[in-house]
Amino acid sequence: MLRWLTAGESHGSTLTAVLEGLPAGVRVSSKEIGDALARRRLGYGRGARMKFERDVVRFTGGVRHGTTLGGPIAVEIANTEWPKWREVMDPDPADADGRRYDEAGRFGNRGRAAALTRPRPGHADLAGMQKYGFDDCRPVLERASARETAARVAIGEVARAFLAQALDVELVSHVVGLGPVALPDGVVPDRGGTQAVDADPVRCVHPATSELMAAEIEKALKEGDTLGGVVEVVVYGLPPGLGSYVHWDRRLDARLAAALMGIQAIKGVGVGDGFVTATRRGSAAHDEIVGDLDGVRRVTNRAGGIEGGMTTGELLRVRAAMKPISTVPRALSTIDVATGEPAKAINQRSDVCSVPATGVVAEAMVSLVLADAVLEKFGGDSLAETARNAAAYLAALPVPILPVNA
Ligand SMILES: Cc1cc2nc3c(=O)[nH]c(=O)nc-3n(C[C@H](O)[C@H](O)[C@H](O)COP(=O)(O)O)c2cc1C
Ligand SMILES: C=C(O[C@@H]1CC(C(=O)O)=C[C@@H](OP(=O)(O)O)[C@H]1O)C(=O)O
Repeated sequence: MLRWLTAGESHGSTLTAVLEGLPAGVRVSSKEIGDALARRRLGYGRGARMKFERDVVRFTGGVRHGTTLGGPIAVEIANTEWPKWREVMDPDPADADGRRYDEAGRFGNRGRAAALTRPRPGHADLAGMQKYGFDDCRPVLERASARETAARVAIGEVARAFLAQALDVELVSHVVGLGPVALPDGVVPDRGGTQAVDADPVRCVHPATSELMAAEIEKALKEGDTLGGVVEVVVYGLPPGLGSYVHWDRRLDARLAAALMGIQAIKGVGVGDGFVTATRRGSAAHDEIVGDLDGVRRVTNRAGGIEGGMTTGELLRVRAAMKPISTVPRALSTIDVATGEPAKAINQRSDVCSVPATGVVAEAMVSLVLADAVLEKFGGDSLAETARNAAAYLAALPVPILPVNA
């Protein structure tokens, strides 16, 4: 079983991620993780912070000379903005200056950093203050912020390396919807298509649609507004039989949906043709099987590579729908919890649209779920053992699969 955790605040010193359960022998490097983090920062519509902050990556456990050891893998990502935020976020009340509580017995920094008392609609602010008993949004937003997704991308990259090295599996994400603009049906990036997707400013593989998407972002920016959209992750090279139909929490579609819904601002997940499937008749909704005992394939892939909670061996396709960025420059109404008076939400800086970046985060979440499902099916304490077990399983399949998109 693969387990993972992240820790750290948006403006804290460091994000930390721990990934436990990965076999020994997976080749990883902080350079590859740095490259993945750089991809997450890109995309048309990202805000000012993405331009000046850098992600500084360091393995602090589980890796030796570029290879995993089989123990927990720990990665840290330093926030280069930390020196500017230290006054606001310092976790330690006793430092070199001695203890720094104010007269009311509160940590001195709390006195210096003005409380944020105007909870922003669409953020965790208000419910978080109510739940944890804060009179300040700061302690809520620091952890609710999507800065944390950098930590997920870091360990997701390790999981992706495992999938590639054990099974030659490859993930590509792309933007299929941005505000009202949608990618035409059936357009999917090729295996090896990540570079081409990343070269596009909105990470869309269809140039004409990409232009419309970029124009939509431009328009929202001018009008002081924000946008959401839909990303798709496609996965090449998966064997049939990952996940299971035998119990709800072993269904791979359920596990993928939970992982994608766990990304900040994701409000819906679709597998394959997703919600569109519900509008079709059965005769036009499923994937007919052809072939013989030497090999079978499905004529279409409307199911997106999952039937009965298991991979079918076809191209996996999962989508995640992101709500528009909550910090709307044309500030939304709220109240000031210090006075009870109507107010406008705090709005200092923000992304206008983070859909392209969210594709990279979605790749990470899908990588982690798939790596877990691969280990559940094939086990292995070393990469070689997992690869051997997978190859033996594929060689012994009663009816070989000839995937549409190998
Ligand atoms: C990659 C990424 C970047 C984001 N950037 C911002 C941002 O700059 N400003 C903002 O208001 N929300 C941003 N969000 C969304 C908020 O984190 C999210 O709306 C908030 O946590 C509440 O969403 P929830 O209701 O799903 O938790 C971003 C989300 C992601 C995935
Ligand atoms: C820092 C990142 O994203 C942040 C996510 C975010 C939010 O509310 O989720 C708000 C913004 O941060 P700030 O309020 O400091 O400008 C984004 O920049 C990042 O992705 O690395």
